[in-house]
Formats: sequence, C-alpha cells, structure tokens
Amino acid sequence: MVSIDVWDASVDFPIFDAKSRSLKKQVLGKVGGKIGTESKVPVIEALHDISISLKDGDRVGLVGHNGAGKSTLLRLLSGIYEPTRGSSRIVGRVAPVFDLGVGMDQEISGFENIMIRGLYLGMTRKQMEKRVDDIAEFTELGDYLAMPLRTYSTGMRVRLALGVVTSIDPEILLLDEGIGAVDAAFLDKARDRLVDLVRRSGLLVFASHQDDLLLELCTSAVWMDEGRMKMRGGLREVLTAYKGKDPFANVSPEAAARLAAAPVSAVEGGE
Ligand SMILES: Nc1ncnc2c1ncn2[C@@H]1O[C@H](COP(=O)(O)OP(=O)(O)OP(=O)(O)O)[C@@H](O)[C@H]1O
Repeated sequence: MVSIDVWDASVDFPIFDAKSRSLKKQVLGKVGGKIGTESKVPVIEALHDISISLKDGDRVGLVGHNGAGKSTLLRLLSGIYEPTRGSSRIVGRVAPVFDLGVGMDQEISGFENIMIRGLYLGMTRKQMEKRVDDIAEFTELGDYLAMPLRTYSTGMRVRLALGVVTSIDPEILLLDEGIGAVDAAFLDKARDRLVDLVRRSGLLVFASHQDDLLLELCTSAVWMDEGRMKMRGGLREVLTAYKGKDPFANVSPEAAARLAAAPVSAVEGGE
C-alpha cells in the first residue's frame, strides 16, 4: 500500500556564505521562507512543523507564493531531503519529476536518454524497451532521436523529457510545475498523456501556479505559506482562500461536476 507520512518535520538550510547588506533602507521581503539570524550563520527555514498523511488515491495540489516551500516539501515527500527535525515515512516507489532536465546526458542520443531517464524514474529496462516506440512517436523528433542531446533545442529536450515522464507507471508521482512551462501547443498534446499518467499513479502531489492544470489533475490542495502548511482541504476551497476569490466560478459543467465530487472538508494537517 502506497503512503507518505510526515510528522512535525522542519527543513532548514544554513547559509555559510551570506553577505551582509549595506542598503540605505531596510527592504522588507515578501517571498521566501523565514531567515533565522539567532545563530552566527543565517538559516533559511524552508519548512516548519509540517505534518501530513497521504495515501493511495490522493491527488493533492500544492499552492503558495514564490519561496513558500512547495518544492522543498516535494523533496521532503520524495525522500530526497531528510527532515532537519521531525520524521517522515515513505512507502512506495517514488517518481520525482521536478526538473525535466535531470537524468539527461548531453553526449548520448535521444533514444539512449529515453532509456536512462526511464530507469531513473523507477522503470525496468524491459518496460522501457516496450514503450520506446510510443515515446518516440509522441516526441515527433524523428531522426533527431539518433543524435546526441547536445544538438537539441530547449523545446526539443522538453518534448523528449515529457515523452518519457508521461510513459511511466509511478506508485507515487511528485510533480513540480516546471513541467507546465512548455509551449502551449505541445502542452495541449501532452495534457491527455499527463492526465493518463496521473490516473495510473497511486498518489499524486503537484506543485503549480496554474489553476487549470490543478483543476485537471487534483482533487484536494495544500496551501503553503512561509514554510508552513496554512490550509489543507478540497481544491476549490483552498484555492478560493489562497486567491481571495473562486478561480473556478466559470468552469465548464463537467469540471464543475468534478469539483463538486471532490472532498471539501479540511483534513488533518491544516491549521
Ligand atoms: N537549496 C537551498 N538552499 C538554500 N535555501 C533554499 C534552498 N532551496 C530552497 N531554499 C529556500 O527555501 C524557501 C522555500 O523554497 P522553495 O523552492 O521550496 O519554494 P517554492 O514554494 O517552491 O517557490 P516557487 O514557487 O518560487 O518555486 C525559500 O526561502 C528558498 O530561498
């Protein structure tokens, strides 16, 4: 059974090379986690006292301002970061999809990169061999797939990476929104595959600033603010509180039905 549990977890980043400023006016920062200055070395408190339980079937959107702690939370949930304080337990195979470029090698071909990236995301060589034709067709990269990755444009790399990412069968899928920063036409094409991918995955956590993608992929949400979990509940409820207005007031009838079917009451972990 797939699950993630986090108990009172905090993640700190001590910054050893911070420079003191000599600005005439003190500038009040609006984004980012708190910077603690009690110790000699400044410490960025990226996450503070996070407790959350996620299980099979959960489709959680992560929202919040720049620097609120979404990416750090995804890394904590994936096991990439250990909590500085508190604890966490992850049961299941995690596919962390944070940066489409990670796991790619400039010097090997597109085909070889498909295999390597698939293995990195927890697939077996056999599974990837079965999927490689389908991925190749989706990317529309044709003969370029035999060329080294360094010859690709940014958009071509994204096509390749998205092709692989959307072909896997993850137990736990942790998506950072970088994946949304693709040209609109291709994202349209990738959208169905993305929705299928999410359907196949046991548990999804998706950090995004894009309401339409959140609506398509998630049923509940967590609002992060200055490293803390400010609210957890149904997607519409949390986004409405975060934005100060209902972002889904004018959605299609089918999307409205989906929203209505989603859980609305806040669950454990919120404030
Ligand atoms: N590797 C790191 N070293 C030092 N500080 C970090 C590191 N990663 C994140 N932080 C800090 O932790 C805080 C949370 O950052 P995080 O990347 O989790 O925010 P985010 O909500 O994902 O932001 P965005 O929406 O801008 O991507 C910020 O204050 C950031 O400066």
